[in-house]
Amino acid sequence: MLRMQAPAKINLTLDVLGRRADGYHQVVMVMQTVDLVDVVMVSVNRNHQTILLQGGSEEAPPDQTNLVYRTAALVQEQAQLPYGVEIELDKQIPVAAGLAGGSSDAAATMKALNRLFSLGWDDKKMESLLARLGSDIPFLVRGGTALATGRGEALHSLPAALDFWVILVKPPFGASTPQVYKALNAKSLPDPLPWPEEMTPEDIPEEGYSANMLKALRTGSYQAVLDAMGNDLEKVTLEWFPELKLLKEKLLRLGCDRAMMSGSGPTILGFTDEEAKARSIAEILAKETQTLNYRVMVARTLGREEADEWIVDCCR
Ligand SMILES: C[C@](O)(CO)[C@H](O)COP(=O)(O)OP(=O)(O)OC[C@H]1O[C@@H](n2ccc(N)nc2=O)[C@H](O)[C@@H]1O
Ligand SMILES: Nc1ncnc2c1ncn2[C@@H]1O[C@H](COP(=O)(O)OP(=O)(O)OP(=O)(O)O)[C@@H](O)[C@H]1O
Repeated sequence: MLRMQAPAKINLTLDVLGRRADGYHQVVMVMQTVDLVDVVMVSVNRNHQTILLQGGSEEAPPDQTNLVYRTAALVQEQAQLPYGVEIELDKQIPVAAGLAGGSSDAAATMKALNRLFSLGWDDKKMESLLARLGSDIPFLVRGGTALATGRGEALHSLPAALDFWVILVKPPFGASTPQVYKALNAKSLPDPLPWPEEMTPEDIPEEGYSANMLKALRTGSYQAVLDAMGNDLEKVTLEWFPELKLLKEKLLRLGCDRAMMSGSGPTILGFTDEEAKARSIAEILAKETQTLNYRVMVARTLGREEADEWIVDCCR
């Protein structure tokens, strides 16, 4: 049995360059894993070929639509496995929140099956298979800090971002990623695109949050990283849910150094470099918003090596 921790991601930046001929949006993002995790426990069943999934949650039920199930089916098919698998999913990351919880569960499931069946797939192979199931999933294979381009699936690892703390606030509603992208009304891009499929830091447009973030990361300054943060999708989701603007203001008033939405939202992030401060802000916010049903969580940024070592239990 393998017990994997599947970390959530946050977007330090998200630039939308335009809409592509295939309907996806060309993005440039700096992504970061944090230590808010789901747990995926995977074991082999040598008697049956079935996939048995248990756990999950009301919003991510343990059925054939679950990304964990779909990943296990993809591995079974690709590796032509004559065996079944049993998986238990413990969901802690809020669903449809802009934190890529489902994507991370999928990446953890493939990594576990790769080990349990000694498939010998390298990260690149797993990333390219997982890109079929979602644009955010390849990043979660390696985690840490990375530049993501294309529709989000083309990755370039970056040196670890600074160690800082994040207060994550998830209101009691979700945001639909396709609807948020659609509402942007982004300009159509030519086909073929004027950039390579997988952009390196040298290829990305000089304007935009991500270009500034790459420069900030090189300086190693926490303040420069905060100043470079930004998310093009905020203008849609914050317009739809004005309470998110108030939430950002509240986080800043309580002492966060910066506040921003993650992904397509609606989770709002508040940043600080002190753990005690993060915990006290979270406590005050939870009390002040008790009647609003917000979920308030605290997490720390998680580097790539740490993310890699997050197979916590291994037996049989
Ligand atoms: C908002 C982010 O989470 C930021 O990290 C991602 O861009 C979304 O990644 P994801 O949830 O893995 O998205 P997918 O499952 O691949 O796509 C869901 C839908 O979102 C829209 N979509 C997604 C990614 C992208 N670059 N352009 C898009 O237009 C498409 O309508 C797509 O059908
Ligand atoms: N294991 C899973 N965990 C969460 N959601 C899942 C899972 N499997 C399937 N889903 C479906 O995928 C959708 C998006 O899930 P997820 O929580 O990853 O979204 P998200 O946080 O908005 O991600 P992103 O940041 O990529 O937009 C949900 O609406 C849910 O129904």
